[in-house]
Amino acid sequence: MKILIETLNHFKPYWKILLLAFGSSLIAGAFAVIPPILTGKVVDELLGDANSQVLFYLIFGIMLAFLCKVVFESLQEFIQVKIGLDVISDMQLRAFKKLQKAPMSFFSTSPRGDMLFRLTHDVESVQNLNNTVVPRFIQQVIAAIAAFVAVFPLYWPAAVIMLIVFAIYLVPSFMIGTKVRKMGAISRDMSADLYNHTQESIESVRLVRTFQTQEQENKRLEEKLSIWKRFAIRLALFGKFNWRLGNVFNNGAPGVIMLVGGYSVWQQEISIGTLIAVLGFIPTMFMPVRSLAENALTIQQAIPALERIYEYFDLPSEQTESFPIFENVKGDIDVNNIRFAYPNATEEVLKGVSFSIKSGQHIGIVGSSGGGKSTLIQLLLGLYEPTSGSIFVDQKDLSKHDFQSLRQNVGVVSQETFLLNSTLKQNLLYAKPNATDDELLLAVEAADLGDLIDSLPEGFETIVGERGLKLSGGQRQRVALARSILRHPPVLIFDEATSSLDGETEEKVQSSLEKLIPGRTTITIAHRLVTVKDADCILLLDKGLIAEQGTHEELLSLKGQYYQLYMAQYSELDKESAV
Ligand SMILES: Nc1ncnc2c1ncn2[C@@H]1O[C@H](COP(=O)(O)OP(=O)(O)OP(=O)(O)O)[C@@H](O)[C@H]1O
Repeated sequence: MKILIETLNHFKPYWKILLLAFGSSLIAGAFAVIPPILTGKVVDELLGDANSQVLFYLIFGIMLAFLCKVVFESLQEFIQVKIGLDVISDMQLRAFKKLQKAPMSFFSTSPRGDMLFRLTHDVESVQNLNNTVVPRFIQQVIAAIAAFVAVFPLYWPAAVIMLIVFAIYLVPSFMIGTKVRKMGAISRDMSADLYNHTQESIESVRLVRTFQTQEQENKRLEEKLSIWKRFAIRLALFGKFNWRLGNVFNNGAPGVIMLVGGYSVWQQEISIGTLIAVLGFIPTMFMPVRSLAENALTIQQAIPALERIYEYFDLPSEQTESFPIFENVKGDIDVNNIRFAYPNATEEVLKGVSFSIKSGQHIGIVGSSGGGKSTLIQLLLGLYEPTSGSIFVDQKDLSKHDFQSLRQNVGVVSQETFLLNSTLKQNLLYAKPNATDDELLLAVEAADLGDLIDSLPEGFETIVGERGLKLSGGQRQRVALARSILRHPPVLIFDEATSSLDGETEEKVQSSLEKLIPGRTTITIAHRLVTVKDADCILLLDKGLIAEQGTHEELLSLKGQYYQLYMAQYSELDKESAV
C-alpha cells in the first residue's frame, strides 16, 4: 500500500493530462458496453422478425462502437505510457542524484553491481510494467465496472454470481499473491547478486587469468545460478497456480450463469438475446483478474524493483544542510586531535592526530602500510567525517562548510587512477572543460606526457580504452597528474602519485611537480622517502598517531622510526648523497 501511495505521488505533477487519459478510458469503457448489448439485440431480432434494416444498423453500431473503443483506448494508452516513462526517468535521475550525494561509507559497504542493477535492470522492470501492463489494466478495470453496470439492469443474478465468484477467487489469490510478492523481492535480490558476481568477474579478468581461476569463477556462478534457478522455479509454480486458479473461475463462471440464465429463459423471465448479451460481458468482467494472473511475472519483478529504487530516495547525503562555500582558498590547514574509525569497524584508524600546514607549505606524510595516511587525506577532503576532533581550512571549520567547494580547490592524484573510456584530451578536460590548448600543453609538459602523446597514433585524440587499459600504469598515473594540474588548485595532494612510475620517469615527473609545488599547499604521501626529502615538514604516521615530525634532516638526527625506515630503504651511497 505504501509503495502504491508513493508511486501515485510521483504522478501528481501530471494529474491534468492523466485526467484526460482517465476520461478517454471512461469513454472507451462506455463504448465497450455497446457491442454485447447490440449482439443480444441481433440474436433477438434473428429469432423474431429479422428486419434486415434493423439488423444492418445493429451490426453497424457494433462495428462503430468497437472502432471508438479502440481509438479512445489507444489515446489513453499513449498518454499513460508517455507519462509513465517521464515519471520513471525522473525516478532514475533522482536515485542517481541521491547516489552522487551519498556518503563514502555507503560506497564502501554496498556492492557496485547492486547499485548498477538498481539503476538499470530494476528501472527496466518498472518500464515493462508501465509499458505493457498498467495502461491496459486500467482500461480493463474501467471496462469491467462498465460491464457490471450494464449487466445489473439486464439480468442482475448474473452480476451477483460474478461478485460471489470474485469474492471466492480473491481470497486464495490474495494469499498466493502476498507469498509471490515476498518471493519476488528475494528473487530480485538474487538477480542483483548474480549480476554483481558476473560484473566483478568480468572486471577482474586480468586477475582471473593471472591466477587461472576461471574454473573457480565458473563454479561460483554455477552455484549461484542453481540456487537462483530452484527459487525461480518455485516462484514460477506459485505464479502459474494463481493463473490456473483464475482460469478455473474464468471458465466456470459462464457455466453457472448459463445454468441460472437458461432457467430464467425457460421461465421466460429474460430473452435468449439478453442471456447472450450477459454471457458476452463475462470475459470483460473477468479481464482485470485474468490480466493480473497473466502478468504475474512482470508485476512480481516490478514491485520489488520499485521498492529497491525507492530505497535510494532515502539514502543519506554526505552533507544534509547547505553550508557556506569555500572561496579563494589559500590552503592553511589545521588538524586538531582527530580520531576516526571506519563505519562498522571496531578499531580506530586515527587516534588523535594534530598538525598544521601554512599556506604554500609542502608536507610529506610517511609511515608503515596501514598506518592511516590515505584515511587522513579522505578526512581532509570531507569524504569521511572524524568521529572527534576538527579540521580547519583557512580557519573555517570543515564540518560547517560545503565539502564540494573545498574539493574543487584541491588537486588529488592517488594510487588508483581512473580514466574515462574516451580520448586522452577528453580525459584531461574532465578536470577543466574550458581549458585552452596552451593550458593543456603546460599540464602535459608538467606531467612529462609529451613523448607519450607523440607516440600515440592519434595523439591527443587517441581513445584511452575502458578504464584506460590501453595505457601502462605509469602512463595512466601521468595522465591523472596532468588532469589535476590543469585545475591550478591552491592545494595539491599526491597519495603515492609517482608510485607506479619507473625510476627515470619518477625523477622527471618529480622535478616537474617540484616546479608546481611552490605557492601551493602540498601534501605528499610517499613510501619512498626521497620523494618527500625536500618537504617543509614530514609527518611519520604510525598506527594512527604522529610518531615523529620535522624536516628530513631533523628526523634523521632523531635516529628514530624515520631513520630506521631510511636506513632500510637506501644504500650507503644514497644516504651520503641524500643527507
Ligand atoms: N573503506 C574502508 N573501510 C574499512 N577499513 C578501511 C577502509 N579503508 C582503509 N581501511 C583500513 O584503515 C587502515 C588504514 O588504511 P589507510 O589506507 O589509511 O593506510 P595507509 O597508511 O594509507 O596504507 P598504505 O600505505 O598501504 O596505502 C587499514 O587498516 C585499512 O585496512
